[in-house]
Amino acid sequence: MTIDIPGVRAGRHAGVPALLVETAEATAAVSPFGAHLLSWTPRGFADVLWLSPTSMLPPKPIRGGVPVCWPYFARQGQPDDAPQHGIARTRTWSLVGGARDEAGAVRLDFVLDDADPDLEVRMEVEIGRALVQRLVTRNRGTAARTLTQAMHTYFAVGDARRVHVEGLDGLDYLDKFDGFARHRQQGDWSLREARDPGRSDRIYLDAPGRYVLVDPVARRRILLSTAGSRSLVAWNPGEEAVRGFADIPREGWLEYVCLEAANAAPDSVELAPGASHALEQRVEVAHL
Ligand SMILES: O=P(O)(O)OC[C@H]1O[C@@H](O)[C@H](O)[C@@H](O)[C@@H]1O
Repeated sequence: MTIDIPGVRAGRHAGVPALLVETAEATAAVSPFGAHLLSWTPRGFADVLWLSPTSMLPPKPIRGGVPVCWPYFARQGQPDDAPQHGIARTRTWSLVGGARDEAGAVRLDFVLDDADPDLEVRMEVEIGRALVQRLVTRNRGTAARTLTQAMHTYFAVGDARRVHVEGLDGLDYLDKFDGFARHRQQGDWSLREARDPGRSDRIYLDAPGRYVLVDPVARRRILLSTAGSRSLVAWNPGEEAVRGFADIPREGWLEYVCLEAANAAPDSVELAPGASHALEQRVEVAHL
């Protein structure tokens, strides 16, 4: 599709071919590779998304922004040699639609049509004062399918050690750093928690879909609302495990927190033939 939406042009962002979006309220960069949102910068704020300065480039997975994990999260239900987080993040999606609404927000629609003969997947991205992303999967086959997935958002923060996340208090979570043992969250999430401080790789269960990332250093509050999701992954590798990531600088873990709107662990989606499921996230930012 040729792009003919006011405020949208083809270019590059951090070396990655991308559609560069400019609206009255925000700028953004979205790459067809992975339908990957690389940057979203509402006016008056620094970029809400973190993108690693040492990220690999396509065809390798991009580190940062909003990778799309699909049609499974991690390697759930897959053989050990399956690509982590599925193939959607390393395929080039087709831009099939887009528009600018009356308020000036821009919407771009991408489809990945050839990833699975029975599943069609679509990513709708709306750029404006709020960021809205919708990942819609349709089962066009004749058998039921099970889906797990995530929007693996890397939120840029002033200092990961000093932020906290509201909305998780009292929830149970599976801790990957503890062999997926089940624990209960007490109070807000932070890297300062008494139980295993300094790192987090957790799947929160029966999550309510409304979270606030409070960042006293960047002096802003990020509001994340999700729909079609009952799991929230909170990931920051911390000082030690980050050394295992060639595409994250040693100090890079201080600069982001991943909060991932997910369907993972028991929260898998059963898609009957002909059925669709939408995983949605909405992000807003405010000054503290
Ligand atoms: O390195 P990847 O494949 O992008 O994954 C990054 C992280 O993604 C998170 O969602 C997982 O919970 C972590 O265990 C994982 O390390």
